[in-house]
Amino acid sequence: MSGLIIALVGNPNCGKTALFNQLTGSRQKVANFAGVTVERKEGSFTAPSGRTVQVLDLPGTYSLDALGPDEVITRDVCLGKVAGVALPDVIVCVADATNLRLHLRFVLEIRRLGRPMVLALNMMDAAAKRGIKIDREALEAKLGIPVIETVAVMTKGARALIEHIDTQGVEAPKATEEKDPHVEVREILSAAVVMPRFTAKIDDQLDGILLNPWLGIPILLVIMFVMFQAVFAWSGPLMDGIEGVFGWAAEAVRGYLPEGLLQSFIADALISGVGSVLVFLPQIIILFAFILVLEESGYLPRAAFLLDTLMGAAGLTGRAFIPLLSSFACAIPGVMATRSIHDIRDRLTTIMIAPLMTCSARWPVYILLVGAFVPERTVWGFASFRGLIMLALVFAGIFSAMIVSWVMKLIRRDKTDSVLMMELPSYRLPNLRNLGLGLWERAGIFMRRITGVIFAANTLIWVLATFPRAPANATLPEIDYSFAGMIGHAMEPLFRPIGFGWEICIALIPGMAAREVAVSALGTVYAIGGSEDAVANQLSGVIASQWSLATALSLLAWYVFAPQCLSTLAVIKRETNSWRFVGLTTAYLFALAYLAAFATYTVTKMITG
Ligand SMILES: Nc1nc2c(ncn2[C@@H]2O[C@H](COP(=O)(O)OP(=O)(O)OP(=O)(O)O)[C@@H](O)[C@H]2O)c(=O)[nH]1
Ligand SMILES: [Mg+2]
Repeated sequence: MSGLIIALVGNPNCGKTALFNQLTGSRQKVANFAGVTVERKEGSFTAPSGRTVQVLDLPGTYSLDALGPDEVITRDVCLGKVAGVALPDVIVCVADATNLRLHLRFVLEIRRLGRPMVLALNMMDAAAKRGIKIDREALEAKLGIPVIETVAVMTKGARALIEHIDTQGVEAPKATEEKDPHVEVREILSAAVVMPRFTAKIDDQLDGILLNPWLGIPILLVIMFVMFQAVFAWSGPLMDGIEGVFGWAAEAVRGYLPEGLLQSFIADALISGVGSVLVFLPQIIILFAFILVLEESGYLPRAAFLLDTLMGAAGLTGRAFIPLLSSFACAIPGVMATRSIHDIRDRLTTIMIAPLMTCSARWPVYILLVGAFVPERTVWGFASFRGLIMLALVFAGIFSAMIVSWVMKLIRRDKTDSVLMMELPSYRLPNLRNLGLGLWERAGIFMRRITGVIFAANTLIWVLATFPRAPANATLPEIDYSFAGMIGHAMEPLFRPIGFGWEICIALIPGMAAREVAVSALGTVYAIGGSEDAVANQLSGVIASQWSLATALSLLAWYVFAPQCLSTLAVIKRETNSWRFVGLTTAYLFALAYLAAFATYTVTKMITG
């Protein structure tokens, strides 16, 4: 039996990716705001009849008429006009049952393509909860295409959808007379849908509070505040536990293995290096849990709405918000999401500032330094001082991004103002299963980085820091004779003015590959350097006793700006297709990093003496 190809299309945020995940068993990212999927994704599975079904998940579009790249791609994929993508046998148009007035327009556009299609009436759970009644058969009759109800975040409906396509086959809809889409949508709604009297009452009430001009921003600040407080307040015992296990393991290795290279490799590179990053897992998970809840509940686009005035003042288009928001997880999807910005100059500005958003690779570094240097104090009777500093670091990134884009706007002499046109999704209680999966997923990514890039970088650092070995009559610590020592000492003059010693210089090199590697590299360098505490995995203890406050703050300032992530630079190259632009972005970010670190170092030195 031959295979089957189906394509998922629909407006943004209707649940295409959730359905794709149900069908194919994969775990692509879903979130409650528009524009999450920016690249088409393919997957496949075996239908009950034994035939292989290939599924294509496409970025959401509001219409096929517009000329944006996503709209063109969607239409061309549906018509089999994209090189390398076969003509889909069936188009599955996904629609949000709670918002049919909007989504049916798109269904009609797809129907006009004249290809075999099915309507997946998604979010039926939410529709039922709001008292929206949909007569499926009437809808089917009116549209002339099969309609199947689904709840893509649970398993409901996905199987029925497949069974229908698999066993009954799908035919192209019959051509109908051309009607004004507004009129046609109204006719269909009146024939098949009964709306409750007060549909979005809860949404309106919540928006009345959360988007209130006086309350909105304070509530946003409180949410952010609680988030960072929680990171420090709830993670203590777990972190102590992990630290204890690694400290014990390092001791055990030292006890069992004879002194020598093997012992040093296992204890210094593996245990101390990896352990120094792994201790942050509890904090990372707490942070991700907050972010996921904010994503799922539909609050995030509201935050965009609140910050729109600020963004407008900085000369940014409202469309920049989603890319910048994604950059808080990682700048890579963020840079890719700028595809939704049509004005090329707006797009380049957004790409330039995306790396300034606090991505998740920065968290371990911030948490380590803040934990080591900022005293655990309670301010105003209830707030953790450390949490406040973290909040300040995040805002330092945001505000510098605003300043950079404001300067760009001055340079461009651009006087246009853009308005944020955004559809606010309905509020939704986060689904526990989804949350769990999301957390599992992100913790998995963090762990894979530890076992992959961090492990590799640590091995490299260990080799560099161990060879060549110190001469027999050595007077200095061993590491001073090694390659790492030489490189570090060579770099030191350049970084002396901003307070970085040679150990930090060494850690900055592998830190170019990925930011958090610098933490584990410091762990290894200090462990080999023979610091007692680092051996017991208390890297924070070592740096607290060896660095000055000025150095620590300077490194924090450096990390707010420095473009230490090769993958981000690579994706900027891919998206802009210009090495010059990559060079410009890298140069300006390093320059900012150096300046900020220099200013921080000098001022702190002056104050602390
Ligand atoms: N309650 C409920 N929520 C759903 C359902 N389907 C999807 N969602 C949620 O709706 C949001 C959007 O889902 P996605 O799958 O990301 O939507 P998408 O169509 O891929 O969106 P884009 O990629 O932005 O075009 C997510 O928060 C999902 O968890 C459903 O049937 N019921
Ligand atoms: Mg999607």
